[in-house]
Amino acid sequence: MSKAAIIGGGVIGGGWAARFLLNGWDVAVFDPDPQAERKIGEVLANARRALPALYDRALPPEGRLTFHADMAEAVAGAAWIQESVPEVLALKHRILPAIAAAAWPDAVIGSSTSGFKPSELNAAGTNAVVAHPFNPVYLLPLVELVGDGATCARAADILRGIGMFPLIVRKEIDAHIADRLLEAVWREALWLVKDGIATTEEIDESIRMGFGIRWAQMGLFETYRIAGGEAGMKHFMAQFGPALSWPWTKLMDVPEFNDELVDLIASQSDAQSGHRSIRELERLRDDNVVGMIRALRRSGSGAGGVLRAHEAHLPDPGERDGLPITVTRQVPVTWTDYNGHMNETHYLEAASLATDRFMEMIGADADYVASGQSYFTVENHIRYLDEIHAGDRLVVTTQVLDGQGKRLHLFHRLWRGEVLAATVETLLLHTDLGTRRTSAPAPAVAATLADWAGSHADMPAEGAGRFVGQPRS
Ligand SMILES: NC(=O)C1=CN([C@@H]2O[C@H](COP(=O)(O)OP(=O)(O)OC[C@H]3O[C@@H](n4cnc5c(N)ncnc54)[C@H](O)[C@@H]3O)[C@@H](O)[C@H]2O)C=CC1
Ligand SMILES: C[N+](C)(C)CC(=O)CC(=O)[O-]
Repeated sequence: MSKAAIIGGGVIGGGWAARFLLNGWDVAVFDPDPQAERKIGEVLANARRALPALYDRALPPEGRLTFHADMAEAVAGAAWIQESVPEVLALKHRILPAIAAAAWPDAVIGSSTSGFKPSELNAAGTNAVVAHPFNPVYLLPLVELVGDGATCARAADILRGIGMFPLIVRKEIDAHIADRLLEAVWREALWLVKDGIATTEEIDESIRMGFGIRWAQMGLFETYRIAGGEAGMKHFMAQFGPALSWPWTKLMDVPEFNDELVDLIASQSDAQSGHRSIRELERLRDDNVVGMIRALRRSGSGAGGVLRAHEAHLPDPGERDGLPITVTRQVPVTWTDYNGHMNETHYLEAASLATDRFMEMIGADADYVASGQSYFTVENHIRYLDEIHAGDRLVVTTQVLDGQGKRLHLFHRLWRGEVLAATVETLLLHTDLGTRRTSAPAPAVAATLADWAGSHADMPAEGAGRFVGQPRS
């Protein structure tokens, strides 16, 4: 079991703690704030609700969370130490040497700093790298890595292992890459409010109703390339290049950051969102982010591609009762309905995922489908035997009832712990995707399927073959 130490467990440290824990790492926290344990507990509760909902497979069992009054104790034996104390250089200069003194020689020491360069952070001779994440750290994959090349390469491997996207910044610069972009938008927005052009709410609408949606899937340059029409980027630049010297931005001018501006922004923000607690807003944000990243996984765009790559490396779930486990996943809140349990459609969704996995196991995988052959489902029979709730760890096993010729007859059992919560009996027929007619499977697929069918032949399948309305014995 790997161990991470989190030094400073506020908004960002709490998010890091959740990211590591939910990916199976033990996490030790040092934070002098007496409220730290409660605050991290609340962040963790939101993360437990959100992160597993991203995946179609279960994450590893959660690691162990401990709190320590002594920083050296928290750091001892950790492979990753993440400094997330407030953005005050003098404080980071005090903390980083103390971390280095207690750390394993091979440990990665990352700093969450939003803006300090490694040369500034390490002025006292430490060897931390910038590992700048984005809030919520447990959901957003980006981490900007800046600093020593070899350490950044090791750090990148670890970050990929916990489902993140390391972006190595070639050359250190204040505020790295993304915060420079965010700062530009933030400055412009402050001017617009201060000058009475727009309220905080109107600015948020201008982002979320338009370019905010675009940016999650293509970023700035690819989006503008398309905006150039068939002539692409050159045409876009020719058309909008002159605007760069028009008064379209006030970027280098900073509005005076006085009490009047702070009160103006804060009161508008209260009017806009003050009726909801921060934790409530976090949950709303998390549900939306999960939905958006899941939407991106189909094309593999942006964060959706990171999700797919991470999921492919999650440990194989093995078997149960001599049958292969074809799905393990935690039930997301979005699968539940007004009755407070998993809605009927998702029983079929789980079985459909199990069928897809079983097809891969017999060689009817993405390449096989791309070659023009597949299986089509022609019948499903679901028996709902028990309730399943949000957060339950669902395990699906798959038994082959018949695998001869064109037929693939499967019996999926949906387990909630030791309780059999449902069975889904599925009949599929092998199909030629060119003619859209049934056809014989390729010999290799037929042979693998025959092996599975043979090994399942003598196993009981209680409930298989039932029909709607049949009296229960
Ligand atoms: N809030 C944000 O949106 C982001 C912040 N960051 C960076 O993350 C770092 C932390 O920021 P936040 O989490 O927002 O701040 P925060 O104020 O929420 O949390 C800081 C935590 O550090 C603790 N702390 C203070 N002194 C300490 C010490 N001597 N030893 C251990 N813990 C100590 C505090 O008790 C607090 O819990 C900063 O460098 C910030 O620039 C990075 C990405 C986004
Ligand atoms: C405002 N901020 C500079 C602290 C923002 C970040 O560092 C990243 C983020 O999550 O927006």
